[in-house]
Amino acid sequence: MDQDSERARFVDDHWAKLVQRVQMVMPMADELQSGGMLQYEPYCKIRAADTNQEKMRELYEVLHSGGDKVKSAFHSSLEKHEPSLFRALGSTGHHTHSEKTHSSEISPVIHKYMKLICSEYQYVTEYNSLPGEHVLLSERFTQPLILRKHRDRKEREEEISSSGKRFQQVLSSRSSGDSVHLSSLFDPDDHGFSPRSVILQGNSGNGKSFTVQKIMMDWASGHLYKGRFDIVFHLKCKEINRIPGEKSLVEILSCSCSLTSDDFSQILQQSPEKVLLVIDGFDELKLTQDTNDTSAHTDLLQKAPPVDTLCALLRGRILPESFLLVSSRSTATDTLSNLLKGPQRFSEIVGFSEKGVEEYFQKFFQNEKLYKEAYTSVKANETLITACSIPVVCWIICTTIQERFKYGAGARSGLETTTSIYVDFVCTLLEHHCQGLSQSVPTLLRSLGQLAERGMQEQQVLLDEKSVNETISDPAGNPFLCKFLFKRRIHQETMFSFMHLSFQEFFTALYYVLLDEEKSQRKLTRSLLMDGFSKPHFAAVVQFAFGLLNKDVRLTLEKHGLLNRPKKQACLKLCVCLFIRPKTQAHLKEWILEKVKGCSLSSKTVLFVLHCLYELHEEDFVKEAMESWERINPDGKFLSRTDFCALLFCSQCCQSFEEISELYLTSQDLSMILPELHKFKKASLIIIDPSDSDLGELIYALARGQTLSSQSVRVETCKLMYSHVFSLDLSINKEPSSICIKICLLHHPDLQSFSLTFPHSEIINIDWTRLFQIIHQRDSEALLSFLHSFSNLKNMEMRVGRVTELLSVWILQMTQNCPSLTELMVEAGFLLEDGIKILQSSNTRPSCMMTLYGFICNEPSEKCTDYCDHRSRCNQKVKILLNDQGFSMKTL
Ligand SMILES: Nc1ncnc2c1ncn2[C@@H]1O[C@H](COP(=O)(O)OP(=O)(O)OP(=O)(O)O)[C@@H](O)[C@H]1O
Repeated sequence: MDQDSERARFVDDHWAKLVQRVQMVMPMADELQSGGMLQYEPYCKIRAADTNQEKMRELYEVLHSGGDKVKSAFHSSLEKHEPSLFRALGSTGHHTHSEKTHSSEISPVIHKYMKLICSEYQYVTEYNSLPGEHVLLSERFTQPLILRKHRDRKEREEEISSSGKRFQQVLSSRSSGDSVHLSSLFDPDDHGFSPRSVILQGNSGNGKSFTVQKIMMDWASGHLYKGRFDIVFHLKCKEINRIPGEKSLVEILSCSCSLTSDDFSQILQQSPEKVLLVIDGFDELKLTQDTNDTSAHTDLLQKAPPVDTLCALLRGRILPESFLLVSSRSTATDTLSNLLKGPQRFSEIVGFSEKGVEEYFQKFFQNEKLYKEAYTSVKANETLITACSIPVVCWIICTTIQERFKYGAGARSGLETTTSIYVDFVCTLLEHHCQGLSQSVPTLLRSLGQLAERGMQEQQVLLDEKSVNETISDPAGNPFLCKFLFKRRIHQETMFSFMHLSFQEFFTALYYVLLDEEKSQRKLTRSLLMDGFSKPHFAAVVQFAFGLLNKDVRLTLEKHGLLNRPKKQACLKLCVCLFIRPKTQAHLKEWILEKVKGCSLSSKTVLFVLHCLYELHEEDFVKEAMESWERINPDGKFLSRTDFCALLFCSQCCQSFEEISELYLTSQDLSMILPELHKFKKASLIIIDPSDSDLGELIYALARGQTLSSQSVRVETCKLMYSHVFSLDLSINKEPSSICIKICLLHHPDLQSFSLTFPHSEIINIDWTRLFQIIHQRDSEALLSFLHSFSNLKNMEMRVGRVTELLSVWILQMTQNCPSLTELMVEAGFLLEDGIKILQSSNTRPSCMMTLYGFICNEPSEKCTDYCDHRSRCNQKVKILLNDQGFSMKTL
C-alpha cells in the first residue's frame, strides 16, 4: 500500500473518533484550502456549521470525494494541529495488520489464533458428508446478495410473488446491481458514522452461518478487516444455549476457541475498539424473562447465565467500544434491535442473484460441461430457478443432479420434480435448521398448511400478525416463515409471509393431500378440479398435490417423520400422524383420466395436465393417461422449456400416442424429442429455424424408430428467410413398407415441391442432410443429379413452374437413371412447346409410366410462354402420358 492510501485508511478507520474529538477543525480547513485541497464553497459550509462535529461532517464530504490524496493531506494536518489526539489514536501512520501484531505484545497469541481459525474454517462439511469428507470453503462460497435497506410492503409483495425472469428483474432493481460486500459492512455512512453493531438478517438456509464462516476465514487469512479489527471472535447462539452454569464473557469465548482467559483479558482490554464479535443465530438464543432485566453486568469476568452474559454484550454493557456483527432470522430481528445499544445498521442476505446462482453451479460442478447441462435444465424451470435464490436450495438441486450424472443419466431423468426438491428443502430445514422446535412436526406442517391455504384463498402473500398467531403457535420459531415490519402512518405493522409464494402453494398442497378423504376431495375439487380454471392461482397447488403422490416423494416424507404409513390408525385418531389416503390419490388420478378423454382441451389445460403427470412421475399411470389421450393440442402455443420437459417425459413413458398437433419446437427441442417421435401416429410440428441436418436427422429418426403400422408427420418450418424448405410431409407405412417424403420448397427456380416414395429400408442409405444443403444453396444442377442417384426410388411426384426443354430432358433421365421408378407424375403450371417436342419423340423404360398435367397454348403463332389469365381461351389444360409405347396427349 502506498503512503497516501495508508494514511487514508487511518483516517477512515478512526473517523468516528475524529468527528467527536477534533477541536482544531478550522485551522485544518484553512490549511487544506491553501493547499488547494478544499474549494471555496465547501470551505464556507464548514465555517458556517455550528459545532465542531458538524464542521467535521461537512469536511468528510470533501475528504470522501477527494479520495486518498486529500485524506492524506488531512492526516498531515491532523498530526500538526492535534498531536495528542493523533498519538492517542495509537499511531503516527497506518500500520498494516501484520506490522501491528508484530509490534504488539499479544501478537503471537493472535497469530496462533488466526492460524487455528484458518485450519478450522477452511472446510465445509455438507449435510450428506460421510465421515472425513468435506469441501473447501473457498471452492464453494458464492457471494450472496446483501442489501442494506428495508423494503416496503409493496416491494416485499413483488419479491414474494414474482418468479423466473421477473423475479430476477425485481431483485436487481432492489440492489441497483450492487450488493454490499462483506468488507464494507462496517464502513462509515455518508455522515462519517460507523455503526457499533451490524444486523445480518436472512431467512433460514439463506447462508448466514456460511457467510459468518467466510468472514472468519477471510479475516484469519489476512484478507478482510485488515487494520480495522485486530481480532474477530465467533459466538454461536445455539452453543451458548447449551453452556451450563454461570459464565463470564471471557469464559464463554474460551469455550469456543483455544485462547486462555488471560489471553482474552489482555486482548479485550488493550484495544477493545479493534475487536469484532460475530454472533451467529440470534433467533436461536433461548431468551428468558430475566434476560430483559437491567442488571449492571459490565465486567468481562463477571459470571452470569451465558445467555444473560451475551445479552449484556449486545446491550453494550460489556465491551461498549467493540464491534458486533449479529446474524438472525427475520422473526427475531425486532427483539435483537431492541437489545442492541449504540448505532446499529441493518443488512439482509437476500440470497443469490441470477449471476450468483450460475456461479454457484459452476463452483459446485467444477466441470464446464456438467455445470452447463445442469444449469440450463434448472434455468428452464421457472419455479426451481426462482427457488435457487435460496442457497440451500441450490445445494439440494446440484447434489440431486450430480447424483444423476454419476449414475450415467442425463439431468432430466430420475426424480427431480419440483415437488421432490421442495420436499427435500423442507426435510433439510427440519433436520438441520430446527433444533428447538416447540411443537411436533405434524402439528407444525398442519398449521403451516392452514395458514398457507388461507393466504391462497384470499390471494395474499403477506399475512397479518393476527391470522398468523391464530394458526401458528410459535411463529418466531418457525423456519418457514419470514417476518416484516412496515411503517404504517405513525405506527409499525408486523406481517408474515412464506419465503416465496411457491412455498405457500406447496404447503397448501401438502395440507390438502393429508386431510381426510372427504375433506381433501372437497378442497381439491373446489379449488380447481370442478371449476376448471376459474382459480388459476391454484394450478401450482394442484401440481404440487400430484407431486406429493409420487411414491419416492412419500418415502422421503416418511423417512423424515413427516408422513406415517396408513396402517397406524390409532395415531390417526389422535390426529398426530399424517398420511396420504388412497382415495385422495385415486381421486386425483381419475380427474386426469377424465380430462384427457374429454373433448378437446385448451392449450392451457393441456400444459397443466402434462405438468401434473410430470410431477406425479409415475410411469404406469402416465402411460395409461397418455395412451388414452386422443389429441394433444398445444394450439400453436410456444412451449417453455419446462413445458417441453414435461411433454418429453410423458412421451417417454408411453408406447404410442394418437396425435399431437401444432407443436412448436426449437432445434434443441427437436433433438430431444426425436427418439420419441416415432410413437406419435400423427404429428404436426412447427420447427423454428431448422438446420439442414435437423431435417435430415428427423427423417432418419422416423425411419429408424418406426414401430407403428402407419404414421404421418407434417413439419412446417418457421423463419423462412433461413430455410428454403417450407414444409415436409412424411407418411410412413409398414404394409407395404414405404416412406413418402413430400418436400415443399420456397422460391425454388425449377421445383416447387416434390414427393418421393421409397421402400422403407432405403431411407437410411440416403444423405438427407446433403439434399437439404443443396436445396438451401438453390443449386438446381446439383439437385437434379442428386435425385438421379436414387436407385430404389419407387414413385415420384413433382410440381414445377414450367416444363422447358431442359426439364423434359431431365425427367426423361430420371426414368432412365432410377431403375425402380414405376411412376413419375409432373404437375406443371405451363408446358412449353420445346419441352413437349422432346417428350413426343421419347418413350420410357418398360413398366415405368410418366404423367404430366399442365396448360399449353393453342395459338398458331406468338404462343404464350406462361399461363395467362387474360388470354385463357388460348391456354388449355392437357394430360400427357408417356410409357414404353410412346407419347399421347389429351385435352381436359
Ligand atoms: N454464500 C454461500 N455460498 C455457497 N453456499 C451457501 C452459501 N450460503 C449458504 N450456502 C449453502 O446453504 C446451506 C445453508 O446455509 P446456512 O446454514 O448458512 O443458512 P442459515 O442462514 O444460517 O440458516 P438458519 O437460519 O436456518 O441457521 C449451507 O450449508 C450451504 O450449503
